Amino acid sequence: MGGRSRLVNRAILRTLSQHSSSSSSSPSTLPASGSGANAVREEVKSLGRAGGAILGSAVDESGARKAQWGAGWVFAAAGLVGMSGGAVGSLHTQAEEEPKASIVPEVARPASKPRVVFVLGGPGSGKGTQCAKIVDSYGFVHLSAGDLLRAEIKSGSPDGTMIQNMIKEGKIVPSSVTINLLKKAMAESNTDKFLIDGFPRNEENRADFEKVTGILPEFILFFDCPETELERRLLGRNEGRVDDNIETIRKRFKVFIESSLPVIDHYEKIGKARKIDATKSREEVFNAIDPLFRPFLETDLQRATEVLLKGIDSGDLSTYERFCDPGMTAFEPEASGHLVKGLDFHRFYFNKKVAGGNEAENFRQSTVTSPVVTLLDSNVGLVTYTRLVQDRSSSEVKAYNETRLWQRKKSALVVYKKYLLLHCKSLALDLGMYQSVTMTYNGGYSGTNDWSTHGKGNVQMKEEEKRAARECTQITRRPPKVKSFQFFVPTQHLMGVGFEPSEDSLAKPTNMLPAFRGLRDIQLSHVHQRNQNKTRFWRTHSSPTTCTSRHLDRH
Ligand SMILES: Nc1ncnc2c1ncn2[C@@H]1O[C@H](COP(=O)(O)OP(=O)(O)OP(=O)(O)O)[C@@H](O)[C@H]1O
Ligand SMILES: Nc1ccn([C@@H]2O[C@H](COP(=O)(O)O)[C@@H](O)[C@H]2O)c(=O)n1
Repeated sequence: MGGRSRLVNRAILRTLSQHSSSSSSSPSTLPASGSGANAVREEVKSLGRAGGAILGSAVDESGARKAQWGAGWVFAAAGLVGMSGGAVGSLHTQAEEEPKASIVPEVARPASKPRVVFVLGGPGSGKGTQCAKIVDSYGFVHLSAGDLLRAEIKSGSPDGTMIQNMIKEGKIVPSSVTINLLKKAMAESNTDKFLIDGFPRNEENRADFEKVTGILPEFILFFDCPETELERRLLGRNEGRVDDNIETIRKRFKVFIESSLPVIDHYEKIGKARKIDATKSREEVFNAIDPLFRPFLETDLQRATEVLLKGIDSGDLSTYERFCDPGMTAFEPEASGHLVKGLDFHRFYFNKKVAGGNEAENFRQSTVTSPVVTLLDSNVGLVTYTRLVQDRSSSEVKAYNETRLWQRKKSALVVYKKYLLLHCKSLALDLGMYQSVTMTYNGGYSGTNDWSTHGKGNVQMKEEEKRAARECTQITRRPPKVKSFQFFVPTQHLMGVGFEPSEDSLAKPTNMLPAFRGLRDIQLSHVHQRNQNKTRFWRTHSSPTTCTSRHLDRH
């Protein structure tokens, strides 16, 4: 890897380890009393310290928040601005360069084992180069075994001379030394997601690491590249490394073939090796790697949501404010379906404690079920789930379908939230997370062909409209002959972009799915939501900028 980015990584590591996380602001009181909120703060604290893979900040002992960036994911609220302006595209922007130091999320990892990806490949195959990109996009901490060894030499450690000689000879340093350095760096780091580059180099490295840490990698990346190309790259690297000379390079190749390839074979056998063609350009290589890392992000978003809900349940306003952008917009059932912007509306509930209530009376617990995370791009993700809320003050379990839209920014978390209040029993996200939507187009459509590709009957869809329709829908079932279009839209799309069939909501201006905007003349006429026993219908009139819905429960 380029020495400069390695230096940057080391600087980040140092920064991360310098700050211990603790949350300081006092909790507000809805619905739990202080102890619940304290529990959340403890959790957030431990997440910040031990994990917080997508944290962009930490808080020092005095409670002053310090921004850290470059090492991880941070999210920020985009609010409806991005939506209502018809510019969902604006959500798909690059993360901001500068963090707002005052708004920082504290996210989310349960006390679990670190998630590790080993990055292997011949010398010069581009491991370090790609690790830097993965760190940027997915918030991993990059630990290069070679860098740690070189730093150990510089530190004047008693092992320094031995390590120096081994590196000059292209030999592999005893595992105990390298593993100790890795363990220390991991312990000092403020994350739970590590890219370990150039390790394990041999069978001893592999077995000892497993024994000492108990960690198995999620998978290994193997950068496959012929020696001629490796040699060309190493000789052109120009970083002043003692081992970037033809003599040592050849020795390193030999060691790689004899000692490192068997390790890769081992992971291949257990289905953990992901082979990448490293001869391609830097960008092409990254494009091949990128999908492998998306699941980490999905897990992080889900965890972030769970921590946020815990904060809400325990009345921990400070956690809530850290996650939510001040300009966040939401459709709240309590607002009768009206759009609320900003945090004031939400803050009110944090201050609402059952009068004279004790801890039990103010206790509430949410359980996330059926979570689905959809990454719109590497900066924006939707988390859709049904939230079951238990409340000790009542025997009812309430169910809400919620969608939270998270945007990666260098400052804060949560963008935009809206949810559909269901009844006391969950209507669930039936049809495998799809809701059936019936559309009528200019008063009728009688064809049964795929409406998204053929304009039939009295419908002549423009190319733009067809494209938009294809993008936003996944037709899972051919509709019967109806004078309308019927198709299935992922629930999170409907809910995430402003279409809100809520029982008590009337005439709420919302924003249509971006793709719907192309369908200017279409009237959204029915939304069906079904579960095993019942079908609910909302009659809806909509235009690209307004949407009204009325509950027409035919059950
Ligand atoms: N896909 C690529 N195409 C061309 N050159 C590349 C590519 N990827 C990296 N390089 C260049 O090749 C050289 C070696 O890359 P890098 O340092 O990332 O490799 P490495 O696998 O980390 O090496 P080592 O194991 O020796 O630390 C660098 O000069 C880098 O800029
Ligand atoms: N697990 C390891 C990793 C590296 N080394 C030694 O460091 C040299 C440079 O490593 P890079 O990953 O930066 O190329 C390598 O040739 C080894 O001498 C090691 O011993 N064990």
